Amino acid sequence: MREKIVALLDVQQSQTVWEIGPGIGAITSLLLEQGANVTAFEIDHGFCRILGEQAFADEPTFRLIAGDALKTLPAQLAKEGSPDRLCGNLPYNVGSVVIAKVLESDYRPPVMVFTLQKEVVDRLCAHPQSKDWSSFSMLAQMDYEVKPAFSINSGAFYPPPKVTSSTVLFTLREQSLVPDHLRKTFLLVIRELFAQRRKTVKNNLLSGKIGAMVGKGGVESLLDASHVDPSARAEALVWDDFIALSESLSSCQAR
Ligand SMILES: C[S@@+](CC[C@H](N)C(=O)[O-])C[C@H]1O[C@@H](n2cnc3c(N)ncnc32)[C@H](O)[C@@H]1O
Repeated sequence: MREKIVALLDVQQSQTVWEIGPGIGAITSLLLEQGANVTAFEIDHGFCRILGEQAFADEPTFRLIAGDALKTLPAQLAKEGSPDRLCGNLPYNVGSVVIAKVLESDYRPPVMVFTLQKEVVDRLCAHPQSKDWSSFSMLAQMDYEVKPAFSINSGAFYPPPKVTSSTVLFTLREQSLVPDHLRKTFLLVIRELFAQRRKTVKNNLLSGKIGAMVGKGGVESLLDASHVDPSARAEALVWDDFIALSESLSSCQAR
């Protein structure tokens, strides 16, 4: 399983690889063997001691950043920019939050590989108009091709988790699905439209920030200008609808 993860990362000599949650360094050592410059983000003091003082103490191409990756990773991105590769095998509650933080940042590692709860991978890879389609799927897919790579049964871990894990591959698109000037507005639009899945797009817009900004008449004009059915639910819309709404909102803000 770890060899497969490293193969997916397709690391070239001297590339920078940031690994979140290395544990005792099983994947780390494979990455170092490939000639990568590895930075490991680990929260657990015991693992940090093993990694820094024993396992890789004499490795000049290994660096440890101790602490919570939810804080240390964004700080490191801001300081050094994007690594060539990003990977992580994280507990499920942390994994999706870390991924969202990276996807919402200004930095885009060309290849990312994460091992997560299968349900989270299903949401990341979901197609428009499917039951798993959400703002998280759109956030992931706007800049990346996102593909499930393989499933891992719980016996591969000790202690075995109660859930099935799956590994997901992110490959940076040559061109984002969302034009740069619309990015911020688009993130707001997808968050608001999926805020409550059972609500119509109109009601989600009215009860969120956009409604507060433009009022009821403004929401109706936005939907009208974008040719989006006010009574539809977000899961029934396609990419172009979200882009059209973002365009309309952006031009309405510019006025
Ligand atoms: C499932 S283990 C994976 C270990 C190793 N990568 C492997 O494949 O065997 C998850 C690792 O993530 C670390 N971790 C959990 N939460 C973290 C966080 N917020 N920041 C950094 N590391 C974290 C844990 O300490 C642990 O080492």
